[in-house]
Parts: sequence; structure tokens; C-alpha cells
Amino acid sequence: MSTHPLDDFAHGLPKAELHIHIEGSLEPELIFALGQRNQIELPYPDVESLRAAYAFTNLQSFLDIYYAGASVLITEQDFFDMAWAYFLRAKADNVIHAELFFDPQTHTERGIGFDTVINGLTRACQQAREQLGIRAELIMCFLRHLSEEEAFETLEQAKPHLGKFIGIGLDSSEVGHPPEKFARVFAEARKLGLRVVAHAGEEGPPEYIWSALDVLKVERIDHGVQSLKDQKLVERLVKERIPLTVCPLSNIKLCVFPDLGQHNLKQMLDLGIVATVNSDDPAYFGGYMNQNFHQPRAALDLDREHLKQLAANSFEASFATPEEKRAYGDRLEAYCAG
Ligand code: HPA
Ligand SMILES: [Zn+2]
Repeated sequence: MSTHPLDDFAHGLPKAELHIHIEGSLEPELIFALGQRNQIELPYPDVESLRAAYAFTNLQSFLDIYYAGASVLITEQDFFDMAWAYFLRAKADNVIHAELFFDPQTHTERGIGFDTVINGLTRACQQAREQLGIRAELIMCFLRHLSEEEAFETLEQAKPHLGKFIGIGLDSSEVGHPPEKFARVFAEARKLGLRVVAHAGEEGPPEYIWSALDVLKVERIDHGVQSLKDQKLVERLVKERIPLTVCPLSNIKLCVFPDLGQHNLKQMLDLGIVATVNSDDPAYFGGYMNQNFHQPRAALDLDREHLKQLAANSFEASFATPEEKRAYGDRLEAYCAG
């Protein structure tokens, strides 16, 4: 099968991934292997029947199965193995910088220690730097279907580990759980010097994006695809260069858009929004980073400049240092010149 020349170009682009839930990188094969290692009975007889259950109608229908899949993670080694498998895939897609979301409450609720989770993930991030040349960081997410009090408890558990993660995020069921529910815990995290992001405008209305910006004071918006419904919001995103971490394949699998041809990614780029593409939960949504370039490229007829802009945006939107960003930019220019 011949590949489109622009897909070869996109494949080789150096890029940053900024919206990946590490629990969403758990492939069915690894779920079964870890289930066996930890003697956990799964409600599916084999890998094929588990994969066959990945037919989602909305965000919640996905989250139910995603939390069930994470139940096989017990030991520090399990968390390491999950993240290491992701880094090998990321390397193959020329990801050179990755900021990984993790959901501690999914695990601490089951009696797994916070330190077990973060130490396994931290070790994988270190090894990714040393062995793969990927600069990797962690962002701790609060589950928005739980209370702010529970988020505060999680922040307390995280305090002895402040050097191991760079920021906080907000994920899980969006509608009915607006950003302002977490105003105080985000304020405390900011005081601790943590970077702040939140999922907003995936299924929820543009108002949730406004409150993520104005109440939580987030530095970038995860998803944000509903922003184009609000002209004033678009003007603000463009003027303040507030990045959106868009996840095209996720949006199709969760029925946010009927098909990729109707996705608004190209419009965002043409409007001057700092949009990036990311895989979200690649084991569940059918593609890692580069598939999130190739499939929208084909469906939306993206050109070389769009693809280069997505890579440049990923570095601008990252929490890399200014020196790292300069080095990433140089690598991107060298690649595009070569
Ligand atoms: O796409 C998502 N949205 C909200 N919560 C999530 N948790 C994992 N993936 C997602
Ligand atoms: Zn997400």
C-alpha cells in the first residue's frame, strides 16, 4: 500500500503530545496480561471480545469501560509497564515531548497507594528520557464526577510528590460538572506552583470553556471543540493564544462529530487558533499520535502548512522551558528544510 506523501511528511515531523490519558493507552492485550499477572477476573473471555465492546455512543459510555480496564493495575511495575508501552509507540511516531495525564483517584478508590501510581509512572518517564530521548512529564487529573473535597484529599496525597508532576487537569464526565465546581482546589494548586489545564467543551457548552479560563485560570483547554459556537470566545482564544489540545479520532469515536469530514480542526487552524492534535485514549479510539495527523489530513484535505503548524503549535502549547522550545523549533525547521 502506498502512503500519501503528506503522511510521510507528517510521520517524520518532530512533535509534542499534550493530551494522552496514560490509562487510555492500556491495550486489550496488556489488560489481559496484567489481569493474569494479578489474578484479576475480567468480565470478557478474551482480547477480541473486549475489543469488540469498544463501541461508544458518548463520553460516558467510554468512561465506564475505561475505568473497568484500569482495574488490572495493581503494582508499581504495572504502572511502569503501561507507560513504557506508550513511550515505545510515541517514539515510533516521532513524539519528542509528552505530557501525560494520570487519574490517581481511579486507583486510590480501589485501595492502590498514590505512591505506587506515581512512582511507577515517574520511573517510566525517566527511562523515556534516558533511552528514547523523549522529554516526558506528568499532569495529575481530578475526576470531575467526584467532589471538590475528594479532589482536595488527592492534592494532599500528592504534596509529598510535588517534584514528580508539573500540573493538574480535570477530566471524566463533563456535562453537569462545570469547571467552577473545582475553583478552590485549582486556586490552591496554582499557589503550589503547578501548571493548570482542564477538559472543557468536549461535550459541554462554550460557557464551560469561559469558566475554565476565568475561574480555574487554565493555561490551555483540553478538547475545546465546542468553542467555535461562540464568536467572542474564538476571538479570545486567538488573541491570547490559548491552545486547544484537540483529539480528532476521540471526537469521532465518542460521537462529538458524525465523521472526520465534519470535524472543525481545519477551521480552527485557518482562524489562527493554536490547535494541536493528540490521541486522548489511543488504545480505545483506534490510533496513536500519527493517526491523528493522517486521518484528518485525508478527511479535511489538510496541506503541508497545516501539518507543520500543528507540530509548531504542539511545542508552543507545551510546558517545556523557553530553551527547550527553541531547540524543538530548530528541530522542526531543520526537518522541514530537509
Ligand atoms: O476524553 C476524555 N474526556 C474526559 N475524560 C476522559 N478521561 C479519559 N479520556 C477522557
Ligand atoms: Zn481527554
